[in-house]
Amino acid sequence: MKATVLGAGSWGTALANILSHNGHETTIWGRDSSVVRAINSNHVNAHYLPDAELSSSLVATDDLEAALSGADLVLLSVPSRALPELLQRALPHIPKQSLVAHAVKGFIRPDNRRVSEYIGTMLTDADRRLAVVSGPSHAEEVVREVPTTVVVASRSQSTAEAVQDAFMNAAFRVYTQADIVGVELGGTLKNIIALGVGLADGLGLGDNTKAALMTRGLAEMTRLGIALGASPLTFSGLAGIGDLIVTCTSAHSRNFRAGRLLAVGLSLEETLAKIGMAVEGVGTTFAAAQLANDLGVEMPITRALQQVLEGTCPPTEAVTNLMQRDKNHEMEDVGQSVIAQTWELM
Ligand SMILES: NC(=O)C1=CN([C@@H]2O[C@H](COP(=O)(O)OP(=O)(O)OC[C@H]3O[C@@H](n4cnc5c(N)ncnc54)[C@H](OP(=O)(O)O)[C@@H]3O)[C@@H](O)[C@H]2O)C=CC1
Ligand SMILES: O=C(CO)COP(=O)(O)O
Repeated sequence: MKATVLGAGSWGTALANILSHNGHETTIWGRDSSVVRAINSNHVNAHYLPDAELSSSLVATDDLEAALSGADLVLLSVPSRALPELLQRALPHIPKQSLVAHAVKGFIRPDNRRVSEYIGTMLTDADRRLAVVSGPSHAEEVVREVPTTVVVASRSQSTAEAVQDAFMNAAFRVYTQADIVGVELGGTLKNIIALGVGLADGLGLGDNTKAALMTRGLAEMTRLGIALGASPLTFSGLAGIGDLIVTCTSAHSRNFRAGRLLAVGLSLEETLAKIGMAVEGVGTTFAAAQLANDLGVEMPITRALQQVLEGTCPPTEAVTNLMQRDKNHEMEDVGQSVIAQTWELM
């Protein structure tokens, strides 16, 4: 297979490295010619993954048209805010029969569309060709061949399985899924909660608080997911709770680290500059809060975080506000009827 990865940041580099190691003729496109030169001559991406020696057969280029020529599989891996511009430039050169996958964990502003929804409006035959790669997978560990599991979702089973085959190896286990909406939303919404858990960590709150944020975070991720057409079961899989756990607990997570920096008093601007890489959770918090508002979905953690990011509520006050909300039933609508039945029987 001839594979082309668009985006030479942490994740694009790690995924291109897998494809190349798996024996596919792989090209990675990046806009920074110094990164391209370093990959070709030294097999290293010094800015994003300085400690990794990349496959010697991985070819890098800054020529988009040449990168896409004859590609069987095109993988888009840039931050969500960069996707519209890149796609605009890439589309005329994407071969008509190629499979198109993306590994982006964010919404496309200003309409807050899912990435596959956005790509689908422009790509011919999108239902057959389009796939999403998501799951608990930090690039820094993937390049070290730390055992990792991800999921590929597509409306087409054969496309999901073709992408699964392309990436699967002894250290990178790939599952398939049909719920493209749920897989995309799980990977996107967990970044909000990772920011929140990072904040809690930076404020010196305890493990109880972090577990509460993750669990109640998953509940509100699932609620929004259902409202947007996802299967609730997907949130108990790799793209849901799996990615939530890794992002909320790993020192590799840029979202978790950004939360910690905000808690110790850095401004949002200072925080983003210090991380120096994609922190998708920031834009996602605003996008999800807007979607929740439009759809009438309760997302208290997301709303609290939005206020912290806007600077309208200090983090400690946001925690107090969350704790002092009206009392509630844990399992909400569906759970309540089940529990009520049990209580009646007793
Ligand atoms: N890192 C990870 O472990 C994982 C990341 N993801 C997701 O992958 C996506 C990409 O993130 P990641 O690789 O980590 O981000 P990074 O910050 O590591 O890298 C971003 C890359 O995108 C490039 N880029 C930025 N703007 C543009 C543009 N307008 N046109 C072309 N290229 C551009 C950057 O180029 P330049 O250097 O020139 O600025 C850089 O190569 C995100 O949605 C992220 O959530 C998903 C799973 C794991
Ligand atoms: O999505 C990721 C791991 O699965 C990467 O998370 P961060 O963007 O927070 O580093």
